[in-house]
Amino acid sequence: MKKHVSRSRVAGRCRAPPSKSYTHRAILAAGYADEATVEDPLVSADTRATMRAVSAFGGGVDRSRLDAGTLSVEGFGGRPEVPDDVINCENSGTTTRLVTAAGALTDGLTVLTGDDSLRSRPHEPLLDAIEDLGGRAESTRRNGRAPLVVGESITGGAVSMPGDVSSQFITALLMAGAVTDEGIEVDLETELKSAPYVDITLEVLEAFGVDAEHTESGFRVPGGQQYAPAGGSYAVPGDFSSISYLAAAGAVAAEDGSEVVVEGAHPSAQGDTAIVDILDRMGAEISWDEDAGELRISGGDLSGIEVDVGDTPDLLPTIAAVGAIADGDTRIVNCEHVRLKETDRVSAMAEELGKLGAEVTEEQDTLTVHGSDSSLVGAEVDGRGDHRIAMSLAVAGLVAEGTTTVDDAEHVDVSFPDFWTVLDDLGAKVTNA
Ligand SMILES: O=C(O)C1=C[C@@H](OP(=O)(O)O)[C@@H](O)[C@H](O)C1
Ligand SMILES: C=C(OP(=O)(O)O)C(=O)O
Repeated sequence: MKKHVSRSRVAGRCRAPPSKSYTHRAILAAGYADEATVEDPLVSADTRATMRAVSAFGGGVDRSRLDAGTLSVEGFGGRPEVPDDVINCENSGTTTRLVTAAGALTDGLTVLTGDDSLRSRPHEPLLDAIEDLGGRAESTRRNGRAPLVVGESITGGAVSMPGDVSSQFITALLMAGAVTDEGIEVDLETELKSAPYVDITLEVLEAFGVDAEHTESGFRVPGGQQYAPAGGSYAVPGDFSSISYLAAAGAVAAEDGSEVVVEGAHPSAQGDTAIVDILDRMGAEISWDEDAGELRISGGDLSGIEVDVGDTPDLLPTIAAVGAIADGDTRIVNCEHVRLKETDRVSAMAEELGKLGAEVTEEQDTLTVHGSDSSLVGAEVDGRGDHRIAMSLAVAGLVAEGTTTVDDAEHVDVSFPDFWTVLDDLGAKVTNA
């Protein structure tokens, strides 16, 4: 599906979708429990994959009260059953990693696969860790990529792994480790990238009554624990990666004298709350009422800055798009791990912003966008089957002269299914191609 985005102004109130990261964890944690409800979950292509996995392990997910914002999960009580069939994680790296470790708890084998993008992403450090813990974990093509086969009842222990491929490996082992006999300790061999995502995990584990902690060289979760959220339910906060597109839209295209107001922006462990500070440093008028969960953004004279995305990989496409509109250079550093996502987002943003007329320099670990406040010209750009590329290019399209056509526009369903409607409601000129 293609969407046309024409140069337009935005203003008004909108609501952040619920967090994808918290929703995945809450659904799987509810699966590890006897039962739990998840309040205000994100229902998207990726989180549906995690729901299917919980069902495949013998749990049940009841969506009948979703209109009231409630998902009821009947858990598998810490003992995932051997699935009847292959688990298709589609486009979701989080599902794949978290479910791989859960599958290693079964006393048979679990088979995981996904779409073309997912089957190109690396899982080797997690597979090696599971084998070191005495389980079986193989890539059918012996290249560390899905399809994966895992199982044979790991009981816990100590492992070491690199920290710079994906933090999701640690999340996966902490969540599964809590229900093993011995618990799991993970030592990191290299600096941890995407570290705030492990903090999100620790926050969700705590809410489900599970102890886990940082150690000097990594993380540890004691075994023999039971998942049970206080009061039987867990509420998901708004998603700051999704908020980044709305805030960026306000920064680059809010009407003079008006603003974009984003509701549902409550503080949490999300590293991507950094978008508030980043846009502020670039010169946007932005204020965050943390108690009210309200973010207000209006334009300003934007100029380029340096941003380290070691902790916040998912912000790279947004920052690159705003950087193309700001004056001067925006240097996005420490970004090599952003090449391991749904697509290589460093190259993707360099090439797609280039089609709109931006000058971009790509190095292995740095992306420099040589911005100019009025030089973008509408063109057909490729969302590359990647929700974040599509949404960021839409932000650039608000400012580019004429009309920008975003291909693969339907992929927003992965994390922000209502994205195009919300953008349209804010006054952006969005039409179906
Ligand atoms: O755990 C999570 O919810 C996520 C962790 C990050 O991935 P990596 O840890 O692989 O960088 C992030 O990019 C992804 O969108 C969501
Ligand atoms: C990389 C992402 O997610 P995942 O790793 O779950 O595919 C993302 O949402 O940007």
